Amino acid sequence: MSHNTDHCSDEYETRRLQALSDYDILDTPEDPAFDEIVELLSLICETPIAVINFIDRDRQWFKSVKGLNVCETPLDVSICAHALLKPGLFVIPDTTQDSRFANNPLVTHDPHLRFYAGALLQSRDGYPLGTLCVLDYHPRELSERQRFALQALANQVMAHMELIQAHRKQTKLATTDQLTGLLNRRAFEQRLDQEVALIKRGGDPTALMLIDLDGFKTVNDTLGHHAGDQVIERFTELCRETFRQADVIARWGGDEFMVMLPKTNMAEAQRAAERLHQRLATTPMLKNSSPAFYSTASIGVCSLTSASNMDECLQRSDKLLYQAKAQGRNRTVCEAQ
Ligand SMILES: Nc1nc2c(ncn2[C@@H]2O[C@H](COP(=O)(O)OP(=O)(O)OP(=O)(O)O)[C@@H](O)[C@H]2O)c(=O)[nH]1
Repeated sequence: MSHNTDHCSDEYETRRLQALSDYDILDTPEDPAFDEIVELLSLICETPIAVINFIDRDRQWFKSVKGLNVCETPLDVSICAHALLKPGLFVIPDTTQDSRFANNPLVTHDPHLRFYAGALLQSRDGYPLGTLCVLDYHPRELSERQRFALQALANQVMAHMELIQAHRKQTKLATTDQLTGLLNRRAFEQRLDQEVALIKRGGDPTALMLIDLDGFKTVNDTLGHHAGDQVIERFTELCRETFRQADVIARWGGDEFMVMLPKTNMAEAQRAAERLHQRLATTPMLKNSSPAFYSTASIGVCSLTSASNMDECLQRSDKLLYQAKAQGRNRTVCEAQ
């Protein structure tokens, strides 16, 4: 065996699975770019079956498949899992003549696979993630040209995966706030725009909540900018714990946060705001601070209905927040119904 024991270790497998997970490819929908590669490979290699698959923790998952009616199989019947153990092409001219596969149910029973050739799909740091492979129902070989095509197209699969990953990273950078990981203002406005369109087509009202930490400037001025950042991060966690999965939280800027609560009336939104006040009252915001440091927040809540205009609604929430500040802070002011 040419693979070393290091490649079989749990630690290596954990890192390999992490590399696979970083590409976010598992269980994604069909992609014509991958389907065309598989189609082309099957043409060039003259095989009825061609597949792009990835080896997950306990299954092999097919990103694109021609000639087989499966989308995943358990790992113990996977031929590709063996291909991952060695660099280079993995070719089995006749599965019935190979002790590793002669008793494999995919060989002994339907679909009676006899020939396999696979090229590794490797991450940038060299982790084997899966294979691009061809299969046939008869024993055979690949020509030199076909081998070249198999490897070249495997490289193209990975190049496409890298592009998708880079695009996803760019989008994330452009839409999230760096400190908190929340949506930034621009991304939130886009999301809100879609919500307004839904409501105009007859959806339930959505509550819009603008939250501003009280006296935050003093935190920065007395405890330092780093402490201020810690408070913002802790506050983000409290928001995540307080609001529902379907609610959308954004960092609006500085110490201001905006929350969109779909299908939520004023009374329900007010209860959510009260929960947040409660959490703030009982949660120390700074680690290693003695005495414990607590924050409060002021909140303005308005309702987005089919009659609303988005900008006008954002302005209303700002006015309501201003009222909460003017009335003494640490409170919520909801729009009159
Ligand atoms: N540490 C930290 N401070 C920030 C960040 N973004 C904005 N700030 C500061 O947040 C403060 C916002 O203060 P304000 O909202 O004007 O005032 P406030 O002290 O909260 O007062 P009220 O809102 O009236 O209760 C400013 O001092 C900003 O410099 C950040 O990312 N980290």
